[in-house]
Amino acid sequence: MRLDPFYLIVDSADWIDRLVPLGVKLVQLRIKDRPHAELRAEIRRARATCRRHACQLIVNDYWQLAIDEGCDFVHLGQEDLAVADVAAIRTARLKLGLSTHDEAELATALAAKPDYVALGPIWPTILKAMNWAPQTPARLAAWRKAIGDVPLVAIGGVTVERLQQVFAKGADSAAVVTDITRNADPEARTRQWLAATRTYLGDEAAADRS
Ligand SMILES: Cc1ncc(COP(=O)(O)OP(=O)(O)O)c(N)n1
Ligand SMILES: Cc1ncsc1CCOP(=O)(O)O
Ligand SMILES: [Mg+2]
Repeated sequence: MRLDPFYLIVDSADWIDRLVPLGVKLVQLRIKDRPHAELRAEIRRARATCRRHACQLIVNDYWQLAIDEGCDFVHLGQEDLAVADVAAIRTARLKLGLSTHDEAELATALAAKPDYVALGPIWPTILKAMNWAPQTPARLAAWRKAIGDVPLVAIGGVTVERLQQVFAKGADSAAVVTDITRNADPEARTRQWLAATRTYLGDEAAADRS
């Protein structure tokens, strides 16, 4: 499986409605602390928009809702993974992306046969408090070597200006939140991301984006 090199992460279906039509092909819905019914409604709306625009939707944390709503991809952190029913996720044929921060977590993640592994934060992030020091781009190269051809996602502090560094170290996809959502013009910034990641697309994905 090949991941689009531009991996947008947002916290609402409104953001998805706003940015996915610009040409985004890989988006994560990452919502925290909302009632179950609202989460379901957000996931349902996000899924409908993503379907219309041939964009792959990844649901963060809420794997059961993702199954129930007919989504096809979930992202789990290590704490999420520890309490998730991975067999149920697989039986429902969902793909699975996993967070990693150190070698022990990487071993745990690889044992679950993920569809991608994420490493972060590569640089400091302002999105959330992290218990991990920045990994640095050099660590992506170590992950690349360790995981063979499992797709590798770089996350944390990634900006358009830093993209070259993550791809040069072997990342397949660069995940981003605040460089877009806290930009004064999120649509313009999204277009910059689309243009800057274009050179890292395979032929098939390039055709999908056009
Ligand atoms: C692509 C990607 N990588 C890492 C994370 C972080 O997941 P997690 O550690 O479970 O933390 P929360 O995002 O749930 O706060 C992610 N969401 N996406
Ligand atoms: C959720 C998450 N996990 C590791 S870093 C991070 C935040 C990424 O946000 P930003 O792209 O704004 O640094
Ligand atoms: Mg999580």
